[in-house]
Amino acid sequence: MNALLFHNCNLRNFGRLKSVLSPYRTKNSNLLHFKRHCTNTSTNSSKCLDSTKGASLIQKIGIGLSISGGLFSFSLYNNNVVLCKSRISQNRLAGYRTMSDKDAKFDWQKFWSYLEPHTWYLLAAILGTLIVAILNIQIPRMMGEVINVVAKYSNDLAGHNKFFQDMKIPAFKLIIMYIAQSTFTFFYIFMLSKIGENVALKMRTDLFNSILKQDIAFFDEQRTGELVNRLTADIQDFKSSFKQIISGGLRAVTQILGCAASLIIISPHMTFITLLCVPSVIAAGTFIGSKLRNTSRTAQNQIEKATAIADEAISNIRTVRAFAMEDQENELFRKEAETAMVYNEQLGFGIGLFQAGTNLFLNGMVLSTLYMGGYLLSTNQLSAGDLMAYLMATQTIQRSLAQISLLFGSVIRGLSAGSRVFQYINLEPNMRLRGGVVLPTEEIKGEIQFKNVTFSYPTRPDQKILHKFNLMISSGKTVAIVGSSGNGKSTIVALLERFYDTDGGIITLDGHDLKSLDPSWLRGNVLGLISQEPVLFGTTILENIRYGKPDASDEQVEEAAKLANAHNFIKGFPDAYNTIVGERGIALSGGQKQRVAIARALLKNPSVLLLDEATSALDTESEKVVQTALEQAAKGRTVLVIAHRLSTIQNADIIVVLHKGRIVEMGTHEELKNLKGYYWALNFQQHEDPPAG
Ligand SMILES: Nc1ncnc2c1ncn2[C@@H]1O[C@H](COP(=O)(O)OP(=O)(O)OP(=O)(O)O)[C@@H](O)[C@H]1O
Repeated sequence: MNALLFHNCNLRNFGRLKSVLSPYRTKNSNLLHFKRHCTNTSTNSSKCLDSTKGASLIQKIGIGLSISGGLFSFSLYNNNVVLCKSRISQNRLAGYRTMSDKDAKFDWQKFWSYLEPHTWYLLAAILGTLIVAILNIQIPRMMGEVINVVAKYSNDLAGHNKFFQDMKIPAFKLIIMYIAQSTFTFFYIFMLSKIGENVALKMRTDLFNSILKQDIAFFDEQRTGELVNRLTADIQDFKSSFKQIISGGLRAVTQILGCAASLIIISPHMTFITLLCVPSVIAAGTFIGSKLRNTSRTAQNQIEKATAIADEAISNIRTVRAFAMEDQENELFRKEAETAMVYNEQLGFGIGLFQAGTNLFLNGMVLSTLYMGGYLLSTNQLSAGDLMAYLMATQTIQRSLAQISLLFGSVIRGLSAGSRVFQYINLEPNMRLRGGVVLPTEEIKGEIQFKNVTFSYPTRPDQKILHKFNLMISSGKTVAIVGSSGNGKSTIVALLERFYDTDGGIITLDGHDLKSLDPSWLRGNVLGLISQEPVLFGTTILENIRYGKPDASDEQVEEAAKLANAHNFIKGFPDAYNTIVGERGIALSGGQKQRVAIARALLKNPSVLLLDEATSALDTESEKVVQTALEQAAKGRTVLVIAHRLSTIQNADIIVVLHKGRIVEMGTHEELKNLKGYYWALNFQQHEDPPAG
């Protein structure tokens, strides 16, 4: 089971992997298993290339086209990189299953629903693009007319007075075309950007909304980085691909067709000769292009590897500093970055060679066109203007073909990015955020009952955490749950919060099945959760407390802070309630953070308070202050306390001792002490002294 979580890792990465995974509840037993498994498993990075075969094939055609066009601008496609997760992330974060790209399908219907409100803008953009393309086809011919006039007067010195007159019309037409071309270029780019930004905004907000409403089990499996990537890189990729396809694609195709027709009209002879060179160039270009793409992919993967190391070191800077690991991290990063540099140098060499070869070929082609054209010119089969128009049309076709080759990459990138985004947008959670019975607040007593509850985490269905668990927490009472690590204490809180649903049995609040109640109402109005690691947002203390009840007044916030024993220390800050707490509350001490979190939970005046090891991360001094705050907060509420330090729960009405998901002892502190069973043993472990009695 753990093997499933930690496949594809090797021992060398184990140390680092462990540190990455540590914030994600790596229990001791799992780590041991994990280590054993890592030792036996070799790294496998080649798999990730499979999914990109299709893309690669299409890209090859793309490169071929680019070369056939003769512009020879080599384009590196990173779509494989986008599709393929880096090896380092496979190794380090193999415990997180990403949704398979294979399952991701591009939802055309949904895409159209985003596009539909902008249909007029889209039509305008398409029209603008077509007009620009048609103008681009006309410009070489018009330029040819201008050249013809120039050629005519270059040999006729006597007639130079008529030059301006003859030049007037073609030059004027050309100016008009240039102005129109610029105007419509601005127009369609602006239109497309308007559509792109609007569609991207809608996709982004829908995606974020969908992610936020997913079951907690979903987050157990997904990597945060992966989700953030969907919101940023994928949407960005999709947006730019969309714009490129409409503008570049439409323009390029029209220009190729139009200019090809122009070429044939100007000189079928020369067109035929030009076409003869194309197949061999396509073959050579495809071959070199595919080699360069491979190097590019390897280099990109290597860069990702180096980035992952930097990312990890920077986000865990305190651990790095505490272990004085700066030099090692530096060295690790340098090694990976150096390897990336080597690949990039190889790539640079290849691109240089490719570019040099293409330039040579291009110039050769221009020269042979001039050679051939010159001959036709000398035999009066072609005018100077026609030759110029021919050259310009060839250039336009080359540029358009190069653009299309780039577009193949864009299409693949855009479709795969879009598919992934739609996959997440369309994902329906099992548990809805809203919907269900809402009880009148004044009638809530806060009586909780677990009846025959059985539960396994969705990610580990074979490991039963609770087996036919029964517990009654009467209204207004304080019940403490104790037991050694990994016995399922926090799971009980998670079930009450409905982060997960039970597999069997039911949990009730005042006799109502939790599953029948509106989950958001339950979490927002009935339950107040304070956990071991309070997470604050990087804003002011005021806003952090108000997170508990967004419509609370400043006075209510202060009231809650007073109840949480936080008011005095907050007032002691120069900016008082407007003090910025820093990222994740870094600028506050552990005890202060916890009291802000308590105030936040109390602001909603919950009937049931859930304290999941709320003081266990604190030193004795802070623990006392927070404990006092909690005791004060507990008055008049039903409280479920989970505690490691037994000294903090001695006054609880009932203490429940949990062992392997079952209740093994239950009673008051005195009763359990006298039993000399599990509770007594736990006490003994903590004090290394058997408790008196
Ligand atoms: N999100 C999760 N996905 C899968 N398994 C989990 C998850 N959270 C906890 N577990 C597993 O469930 C079991 C019970 O965990 P739980 O956190 O409830 O124990 P606990 O008694 O609160 O432990 P501790 O006192 O160390 O916090 C453990 O074996 C743990 O590894």
